Amino acid sequence: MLRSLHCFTPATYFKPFLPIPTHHFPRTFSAKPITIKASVAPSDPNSVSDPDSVSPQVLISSTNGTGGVIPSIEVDAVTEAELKENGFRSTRRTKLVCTIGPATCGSEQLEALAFGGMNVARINMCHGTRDWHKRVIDRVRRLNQEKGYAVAIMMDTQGSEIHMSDLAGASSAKAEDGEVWTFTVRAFDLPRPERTINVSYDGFAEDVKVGDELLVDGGMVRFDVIEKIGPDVKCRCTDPGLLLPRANLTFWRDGSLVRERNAMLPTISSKDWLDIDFGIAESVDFIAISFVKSAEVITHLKSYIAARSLDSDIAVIAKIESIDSLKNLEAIIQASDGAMVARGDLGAQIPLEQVPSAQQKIVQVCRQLNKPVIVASQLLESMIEYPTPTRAEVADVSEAVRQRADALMLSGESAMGQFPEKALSVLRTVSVRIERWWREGKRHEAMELPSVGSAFSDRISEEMCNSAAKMANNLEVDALFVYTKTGHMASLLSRCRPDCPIFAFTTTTSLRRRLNLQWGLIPFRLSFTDDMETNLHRTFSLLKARGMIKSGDLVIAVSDMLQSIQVITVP
Ligand SMILES: Nc1ncnc2c1ncn2[C@@H]1O[C@H](COP(=O)(O)OP(=O)(O)OP(=O)(O)O)[C@@H](O)[C@H]1O
Ligand SMILES: CC(=O)C(=O)O
Ligand SMILES: [K+]
Ligand SMILES: [Mg+2]
Repeated sequence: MLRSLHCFTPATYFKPFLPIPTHHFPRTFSAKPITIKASVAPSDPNSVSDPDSVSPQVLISSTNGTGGVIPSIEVDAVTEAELKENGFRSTRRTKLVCTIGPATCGSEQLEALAFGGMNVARINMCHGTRDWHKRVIDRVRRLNQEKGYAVAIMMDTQGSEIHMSDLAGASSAKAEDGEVWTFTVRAFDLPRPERTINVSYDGFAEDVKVGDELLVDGGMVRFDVIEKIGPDVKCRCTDPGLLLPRANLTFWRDGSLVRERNAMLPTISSKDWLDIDFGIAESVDFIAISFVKSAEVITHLKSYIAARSLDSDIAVIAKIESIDSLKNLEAIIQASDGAMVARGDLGAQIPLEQVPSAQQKIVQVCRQLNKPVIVASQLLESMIEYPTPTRAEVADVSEAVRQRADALMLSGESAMGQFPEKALSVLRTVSVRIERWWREGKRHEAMELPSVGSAFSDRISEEMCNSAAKMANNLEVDALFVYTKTGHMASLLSRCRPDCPIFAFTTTTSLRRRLNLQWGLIPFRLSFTDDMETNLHRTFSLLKARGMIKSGDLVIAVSDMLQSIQVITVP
């Protein structure tokens, strides 16, 4: 019934010269030739019988023959429901990140977001107390355990750029046109004196000059600096608006961002290090680093994390939101486990009209270097107050989906807006619609996907994934299956952005959560062996028992233990 093709890799000949990274390939590489197995449906008249392969019937009986002890498989509840309802093809590929804040920190609200498709919950260390963050993390964890979700947690550091204080508990302060406000590093007694704002950076008064323009949150409110008196800087409001707690401050001189001593501030402040320790202790899944300037800080943080958390499962996301991060883009992304296009602060550091091309560039570089990328900030800003987005916002979300970013992020919309679930549902429906439009139009862009690994065995994995994805598109298969212990093969498949969803089977719950940030991956936890036949039998029967696949579905399976590609009809 089955036909097997054995191709021996030339790597066998090169073996003595090859440094094989054992972390990717626990098995001796040369011992295993690449195997491409094609097994066709039982009814295919051209199929030939192969005693080495297992017929569909045997697949089922072998699993049934385990004495009824069927090993479990874990997948998140939303994906399972979506798959059962709509089948393989219509699952959402773009992942969704929600910033959690006062509007969404309750257990019920978190569950509503998880149910609505939140893949990652982000907590922003600029806001809220340690206790508050801990409670949110605990609630998300409980939700995962009790209700079968796999929501990952991302901790986002404050960074040491200049920002305002927390307004002594007020939720906002209104600055009117022409009013004179004082920005100061001087401590004052509560209540906050009228029209006075504390600034986080000690060198503020020295660095600014009379005549500078002061921008709050990248221009939501603007002031002109009119006078300096010791630590106090008097500013006249020229563009009125709401000052929000801990809003970012930048100052501009002659049309350019002023980068004096403030440019020397460390990327990771002492508060950030404490927050990072907290994140490590809580085993968060991602730490996003604000205002990254160079690759060194990422490398340093990664070794800090590795030294403190033995299984070191925390991925480091570089936030691209400064001029320096754009200058060192490739090196920063190469050093990181992913990146965020943090358009809020980025738009305060470069002219707004340059933000869209910067976004496109960052998304492209991430895809080439095989790192997940999140597009963030103001995607649905008007939905903080209104139940429907503007047409322009929908177009912006569509563009990010069309660029095939891994994930989209809600900020204020979910943290403190009035319609968090509605905003999430807009991201979801727009993503699914644009993805379908893309598939139906067969708009496979010919993006050059350069090799990312240096070892020959890594290059084999890449070629295999590129080929498997291409085969999946050409054969119009229903799903790609990938069995991966490190997640690397899963992300290589995701990078190809194939037409069908990618079922990623992995052995640990933490890796399953982390894969949840990557485009098109449906992560499952499953214990599996190096024997692909057994893995496939077991997976088919488990998934069939749960109604997630059915007989006749066509699947391509790849694995990073045994470098193989198999084409199989589900028995
Ligand atoms: N934990 C929180 N507690 C209170 N308000 C929050 C919290 N998280 C977010 N918010 C509110 O939601 C807004 C948007 O959230 P977001 O995380 O984008 O903050 P931000 O300060 O604008 O971004 P960033 O610091 O990452 O550049 C914040 O300005 C704040 O008003
Ligand atoms: C998300 C974020 O940090 C920004 O947009 O600035
Ligand atoms: K932040
Ligand atoms: Mg920012």
